[in-house]
Amino acid sequence: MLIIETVPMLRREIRRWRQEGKRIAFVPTMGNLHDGHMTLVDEARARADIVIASIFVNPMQFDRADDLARYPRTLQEDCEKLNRRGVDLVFSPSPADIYPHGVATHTFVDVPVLSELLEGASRPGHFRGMATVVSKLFNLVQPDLACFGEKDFQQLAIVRKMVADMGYDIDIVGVPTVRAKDGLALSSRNGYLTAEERKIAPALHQVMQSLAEQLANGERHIDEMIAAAEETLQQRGLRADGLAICDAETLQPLTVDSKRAVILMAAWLGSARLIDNQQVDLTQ
Ligand SMILES: Nc1ncnc2c1ncn2[C@@H]1O[C@H](COP(=O)(O)OP(=O)(O)OP(=O)(O)O)[C@@H](O)[C@H]1O
Ligand SMILES: CC(C)(CO)[C@@H](O)C(=O)[O-]
Ligand code: BAL
Repeated sequence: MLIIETVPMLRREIRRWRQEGKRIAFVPTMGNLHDGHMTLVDEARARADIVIASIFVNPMQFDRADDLARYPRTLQEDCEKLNRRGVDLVFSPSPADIYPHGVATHTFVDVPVLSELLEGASRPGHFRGMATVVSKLFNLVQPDLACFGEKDFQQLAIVRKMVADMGYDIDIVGVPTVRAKDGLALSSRNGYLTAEERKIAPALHQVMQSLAEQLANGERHIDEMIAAAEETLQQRGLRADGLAICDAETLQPLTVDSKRAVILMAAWLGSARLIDNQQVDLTQ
């Protein structure tokens, strides 16, 4: 497995593989890898000749300096895991490789409307930073396909829109959320939870499942459902920070024509902000 830090060396390898006619799959990450990331790698491995993963804690997508400063960086362990999983190349640039003149003056990619809603409202600038780095990584890696987790539902929707709008010839593969046995979605930020908080954390998934059951049973008093869910989370020790039930296609409020809903959950538990989501078929 090659570990490459600079753009010129990455380009050299990509050029060689493209000349050989290899099909390239790409898995972008911010590192501190867990089984969720490994599932993305397996999906990529199954669909291509060459698998490239990136590990880059992208400063442009962090709206809080403290969040960026403490984001876990575990490059060596991450590379060992990726090597065992059959990845061909890890690209782990420094911020100076990606933003040679700094973040503030760098050209950005902004997907309007979708980026401003929900998580975008809670984390100003987050999706612009995410779309910019994903766009740049797509240009550098030139993959045939790229894998993203459904855990970051709005991120996946924004990437799909960017690819469609900008004409990238890249298949975007969404991978279902990988969970711990108790239902908690795996996430690097789960590492911030104390042992006590970790026991409480599955409440997020339980409350989400209860909302999904209500929707499946035909309940449509969305505001009351959300208010009750926030209350339950509070009783269980979590502080809701953006619960929403919307149309899974548009991320706008449900209408009578909506075919699929998505329940989007975000809540603080101690110093960790946890997110999760679940889709519900409304046509049954
Ligand atoms: N539990 C999971 N199941 C499936 N995919 C996941 C899971 N967690 C993360 N991913 C996906 O892995 C990719 C890289 O995500 P990232 O490196 O930010 O990991 P993360 O664990 O989500 O970290 P964070 O705690 O910052 O949200 C993204 O496409 C993300 O959706
Ligand atoms: C897609 C991504 C790697 C871009 O920095 C990041 O947002 C993530 O890890 O989900
Ligand atoms: N997995 C989403 C990246 C972020 O929280 O910044």
